[in-house]
Amino acid sequence: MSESIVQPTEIPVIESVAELRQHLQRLRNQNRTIGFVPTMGALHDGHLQLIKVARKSCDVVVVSIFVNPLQFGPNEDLNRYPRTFASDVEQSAAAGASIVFAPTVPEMYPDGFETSVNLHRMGAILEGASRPGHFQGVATVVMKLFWMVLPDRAFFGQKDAQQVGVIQRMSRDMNIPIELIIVPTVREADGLALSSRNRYLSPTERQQAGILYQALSHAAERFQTGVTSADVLLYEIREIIGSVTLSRLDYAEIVDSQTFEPLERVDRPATIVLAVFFGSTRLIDNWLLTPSNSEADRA
Ligand SMILES: Nc1ncnc2c1ncn2[C@@H]1O[C@H](COP(=O)(O)OP(=O)(O)OP(=O)(O)O)[C@@H](O)[C@H]1O
Ligand SMILES: CC(C)(CO)[C@@H](O)C(=O)[O-]
Ligand code: BAL
Repeated sequence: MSESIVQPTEIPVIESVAELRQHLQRLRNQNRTIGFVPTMGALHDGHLQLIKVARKSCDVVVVSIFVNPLQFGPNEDLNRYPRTFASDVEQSAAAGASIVFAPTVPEMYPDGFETSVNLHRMGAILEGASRPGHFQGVATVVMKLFWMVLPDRAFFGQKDAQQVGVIQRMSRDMNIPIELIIVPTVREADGLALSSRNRYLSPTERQQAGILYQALSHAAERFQTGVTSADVLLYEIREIIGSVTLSRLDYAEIVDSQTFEPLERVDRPATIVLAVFFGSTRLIDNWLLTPSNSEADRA
């Protein structure tokens, strides 16, 4: 073979929990720090950014690829969720992953499996209200993956803001000794957050989908100029989202960044959370609002 052809970096792809544990224990015995990036595959630059960030602070980076049936509702896109396994492994390796863990469904949920992790309040609002059972599925699989990988650090994207809140709360409530690192949202040139589901959009829907970013960045600018009323900010967000013909707002809220409870006024660290349909494709996005100390003091 010609020397000029660059070979893709080969990394182990492990399917069984027992093999993963053995492999990682050897590395842990050599005092290597382990970073963990859980994904559902169909990797894009958002995922690759998580892997690159993980690689900077950890000796070993484990990427899991598992389309978790527990977090999909009965009418959701589990069956059509994009699957691009071979290219996922190649891209993970190129971004700095050391191991891909890709369990089968029976490996993850053997016959008789019946335990789940449930966040009673935070798991039931916003995304949890629109997707009943979703966060129970996410929390359960993340808890299982944490026990399988036993990482020092785990990396999640800010794009899924409520997922971050749920995993932070679960980790605190259950005393999980894993450092959680949250990586800022990676966006397309027009501001659309990268998501595996963007590929479902028709060309016109894709063109209009930049409206989420426009609405969020408009609200962030208004907040910077002193508007702290959630009603005012949300009214303007809804107007902007409604200005494109194909959008259908699922929800827009301004919530406390830790509890995800709705706020009337942005007087503490807050998150604007949005879910918008384009046809049957549901996109989510969010923006963090941080009041200056003086505003927080006045609250
Ligand atoms: N644009 C992005 N920027 C940063 N992180 C991201 C981005 N998109 C996804 N992630 C993160 O990658 C991890 C795996 O996410 P997942 O596999 O569900 O990808 P996704 O593109 O968000 O897919 P989906 O279409 O299901 O929302 C999560 O921690 C998620 O927050
Ligand atoms: C964290 C996760 C991998 C659990 O299935 C999933 O919810 C995701 O990809 O964000
Ligand atoms: N990115 C979160 C996974 C999901 O939408 O199911």
